[in-house]
Amino acid sequence: MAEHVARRCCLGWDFSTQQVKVVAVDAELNVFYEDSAHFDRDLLEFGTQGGVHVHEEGLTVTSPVLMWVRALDIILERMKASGFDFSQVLALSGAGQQHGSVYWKAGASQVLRSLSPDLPLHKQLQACFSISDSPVWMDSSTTAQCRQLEAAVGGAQALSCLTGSRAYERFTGNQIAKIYQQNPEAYSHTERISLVSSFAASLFLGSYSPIDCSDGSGMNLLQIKDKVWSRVCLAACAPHLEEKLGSPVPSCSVVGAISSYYVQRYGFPPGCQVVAFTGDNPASLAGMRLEEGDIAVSLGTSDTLFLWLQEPMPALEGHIFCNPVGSQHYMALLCFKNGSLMREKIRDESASCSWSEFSEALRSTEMGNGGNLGFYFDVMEITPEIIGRHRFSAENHKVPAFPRDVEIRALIEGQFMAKRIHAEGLGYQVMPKTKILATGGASHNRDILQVLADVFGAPVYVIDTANSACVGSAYRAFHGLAAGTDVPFSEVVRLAPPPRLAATPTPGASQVYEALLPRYAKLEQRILSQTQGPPE
Ligand SMILES: O=C(CO)[C@@H](O)[C@H](O)CF
Repeated sequence: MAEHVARRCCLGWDFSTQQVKVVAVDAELNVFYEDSAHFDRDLLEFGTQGGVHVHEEGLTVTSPVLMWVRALDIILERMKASGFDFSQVLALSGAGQQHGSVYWKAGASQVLRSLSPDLPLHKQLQACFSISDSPVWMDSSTTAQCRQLEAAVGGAQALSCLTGSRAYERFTGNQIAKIYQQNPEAYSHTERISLVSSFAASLFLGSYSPIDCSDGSGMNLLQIKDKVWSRVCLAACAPHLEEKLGSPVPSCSVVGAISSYYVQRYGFPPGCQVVAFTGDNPASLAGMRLEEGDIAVSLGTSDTLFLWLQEPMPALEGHIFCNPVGSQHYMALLCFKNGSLMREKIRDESASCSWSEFSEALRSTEMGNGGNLGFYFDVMEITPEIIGRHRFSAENHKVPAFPRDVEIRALIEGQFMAKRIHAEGLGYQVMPKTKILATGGASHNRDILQVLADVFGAPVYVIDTANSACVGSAYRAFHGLAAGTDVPFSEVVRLAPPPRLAATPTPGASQVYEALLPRYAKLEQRILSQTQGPPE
């Protein structure tokens, strides 16, 4: 790393599943420093794989909380050894993997408040956690607790309307309920429960940081409209929970100044502000600088949609969170499991394993594919819960196969029509100013992006999101510095490098897909009704 010239900056942290990462961003929003501590590689003593421990029964998944603490020590020591000028840090914020939880033992707040600058954090916090292996988002061991919670509030849809999601095994309320039921002594010795994000903020604050509303929306506990804990949900999960969680705060809140521990040990300025940490996905939305009406499409192993919503319509699929940068708005996540692995399978079967042949097929077939529609789910799809391949002719007759080129277009048009239909089902609306931000492996294929632009009737931009959660956290730190001045987040980040335009809608695209989309939705419902029992 080149010699660092002192420059005023903000730090953005990401306590993710596999590593802790930091970026330093200067006032012109240039990233000039980054570092990371990779759990499997740099913290071998914890014996994780992919940053986690999958327990024997295959459902419980945890990460050692002291591994996260140790990773922070490593990065800060490396930054110090590299000559990083901490005195220039105006503010910091960060992100954490969503839904994970940390259980602070009674008395830990006193230890946090009186950290000795002569020792690393992990040597001082060893006895501060009542649960040493924190449940993380990959855990799926709380199905019983999910059913109990939904029953307590009047069903899955009622819980979704209240908290933004139906009950999900990884969501924190259900995890807390499991700990209370299976380890009541540890629960009773817990004075504070943090999310991974607010745990990380607490390390910098030297006191317990509040949970922000955006990451708090991933707990099945927060009333997303009123932005307060749901007493019914709290009571259904565990006793005395509100006092252990503290009150939620708006995501743009400055939660305090950095602990003197960092001033004395590393040279941070005493006035360095700590802005509430949030979840990795909300932080990524900030990093991608999503604005009202925009949609981010991450085309990876699974495809994930980030939506900006004004009037959410909570459903039994997807997740609606409080928006991290627009306090009166919302964001939504929709996950489609059959993403790039499905695209690669069809490429191998119908384009001789060649992406250029795959692209040629898209270029040589017309928008709308002659009315042929396809559904391709080789693994059980999440959105919606369908499995198998289902093809239909223009007359809505099931057909066993399509010609190669038609198959390829049917796959891509089908994947993107599903995204638009389910996004609109959550309340999303394509607006005249809508931008689609594409990222992930398939975003390098311009012909795939052309279909995306045509189906949504909106321009597609590509962005590099390698550090989006970290960079979004640094952007949010700058926004926190403007706290109380009502400067909008979009104004704070206007200097950031713009995304690159990759595709604009083909003339006539909206007529083609306005006609196809309702057909696709009806056929999807037909498949669902044929493959599921009668509705509940
Ligand atoms: O569970 C998820 C979102 O609901 C994941 O994206 C985690 O946030 C990954 F850390």
